[in-house]
Amino acid sequence: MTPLPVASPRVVVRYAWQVLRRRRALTLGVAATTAAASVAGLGGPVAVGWIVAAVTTHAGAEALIAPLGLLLGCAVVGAAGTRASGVLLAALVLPPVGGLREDVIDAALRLPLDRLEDAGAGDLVARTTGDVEQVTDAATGALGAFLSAAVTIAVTLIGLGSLDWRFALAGLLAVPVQAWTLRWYLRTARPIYAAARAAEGVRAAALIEAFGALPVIRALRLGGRALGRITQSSTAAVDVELAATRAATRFYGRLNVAEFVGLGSILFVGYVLVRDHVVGLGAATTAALFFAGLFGPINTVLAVVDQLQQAAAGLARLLGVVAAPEPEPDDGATDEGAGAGVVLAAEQVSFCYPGGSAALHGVTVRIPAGRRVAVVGATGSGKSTLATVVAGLRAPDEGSARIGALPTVRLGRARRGRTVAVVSQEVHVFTGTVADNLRLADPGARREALRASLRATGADAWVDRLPRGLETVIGAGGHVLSRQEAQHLALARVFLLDPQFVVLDEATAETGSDDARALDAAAAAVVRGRGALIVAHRLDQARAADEIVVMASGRVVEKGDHAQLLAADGAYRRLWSAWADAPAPGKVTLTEP
Ligand SMILES: Nc1ncnc2c1ncn2[C@@H]1O[C@H](COP(=O)(O)OP(=O)(O)OP(=O)(O)O)[C@@H](O)[C@H]1O
Repeated sequence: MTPLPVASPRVVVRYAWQVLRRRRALTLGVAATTAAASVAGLGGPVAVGWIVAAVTTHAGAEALIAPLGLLLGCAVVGAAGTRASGVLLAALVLPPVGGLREDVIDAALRLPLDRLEDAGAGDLVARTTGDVEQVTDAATGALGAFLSAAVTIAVTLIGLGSLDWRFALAGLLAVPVQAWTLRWYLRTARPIYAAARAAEGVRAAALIEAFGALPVIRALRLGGRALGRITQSSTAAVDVELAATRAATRFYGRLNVAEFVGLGSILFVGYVLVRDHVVGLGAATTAALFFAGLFGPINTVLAVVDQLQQAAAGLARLLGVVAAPEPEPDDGATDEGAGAGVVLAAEQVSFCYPGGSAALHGVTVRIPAGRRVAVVGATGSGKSTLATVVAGLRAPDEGSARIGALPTVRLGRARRGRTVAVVSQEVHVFTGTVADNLRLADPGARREALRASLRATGADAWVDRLPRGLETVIGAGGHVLSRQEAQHLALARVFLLDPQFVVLDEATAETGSDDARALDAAAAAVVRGRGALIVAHRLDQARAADEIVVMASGRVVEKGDHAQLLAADGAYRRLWSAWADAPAPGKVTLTEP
């Protein structure tokens, strides 16, 4: 497994800077309101100092009016500032983070299939969920907390200095301990957090795989094995979490030492200054409260560094995906591959799945416009792999798959569908109406066009029987389509798309069944008038093709039409005999002859 790429720290900083710069007014608003709230927070110690001074000088009750007024004013400003900064911060940060998640998914959809398979779905899921959450949490929480704490620390140090410079100096004695603690923590925590995110990816992959293969796991009683893998990946993730918690606990423990050093020094300086009548008891009290009030902000700043570090790791992983896809050709700028006489071809294609399973060896197949080429072969001979390479969903390791001069893997998204459309075995029904599912091919298609594509492919026969026809909601939570109906709808969608070439790797219905007849008729309608590569899972699908390509163990072993190949008395004839002689031909699984 090769994880998806991770962006460099420079890219992360540049991205964050651009976000803040583009939304300058909001950034300034957040800074101003946070600063106001932080300064207001200092009112408390000052007021208490005044009260202590009033008590020690035996002043009258009227001496309490000023400190109480100060407390009230600071409370109002503090509350308003905190609220405003929270709202502004959310407005500043949430839209770009939401946009980033969309960009990541968009980029993932453009990644070649084998790149995604190699990384594993878990990696992508962990990035689009956990990492996005971490970046959002850090940006909304950590940024505000950091600003507020940083301003509070600066203002408090100025306040300490204005009481007496020796207070500020005493407070600064804590800094070396804090700096050392932070340095230790950053060094220790960085690899732990990277490992934690990676472990989460592995755990997500194990869960997704187990849920995806649930029917197989049940049928083969592989529950124990699947559970074992999940347990193993969970245990690894928990171990890393424990290591992170241990590091955090030691971090806060060491910070307590810094607090002791700083507060002890301030109390000692206060004692000396009061004894020598340099400052009053009120000022010494304010100084001690100022410093005690720094515990929270200092811890916050240090902890926020930790959170920002995690968010930066998450952001780097998100930006890594955004930057990963190969640049696509400008859809409008190239017309290579267009034109009537164009050929869709695989030339000397070899392809190996990640992990070393070689599926194609030097395969050459040419599909001129308007011709139907069928691929047949035993199960596992490489038919579906060839289909995905020809369609540009997988990049060949050697050789090329091209339409005209243009490699199909480089077809831009806007052109891909109308150039080489694919109907694969994994047909997905999207949640929405039947019309919505059809309009994925052509968002602006009018109702008549939808109906025409259903009629042409014969899918109107069952769509009209649905409770609300074209407007029936299907997919998750809606009307459940059978596998054949879903395939039928996919064929109608391709008909609406009207591509130059089609790659069909779909029919799984049994020969002779009504479903098979309906799907064959739909496929014939889709194929008519365009170039087609048809993966024939049943040999009767190949019979009418202009050319039949016979594959075995990832190689092309024969080519010709049905009559020629039967006459040649080779691999095709053996496959045909095995298939035709089977008591139920549609049910037979072709194996290597
Ligand atoms: N995603 C994958 N990862 C690793 N190996 C794969 C993958 N998909 C297919 N293979 C392997 O590649 C080889 C060719 O498989 P492919 O699915 O292309 O054959 P096929 O002729 O289409 O078979 P079928 O008729 O059963 O669909 C097989 O050995 C298969 O096990």
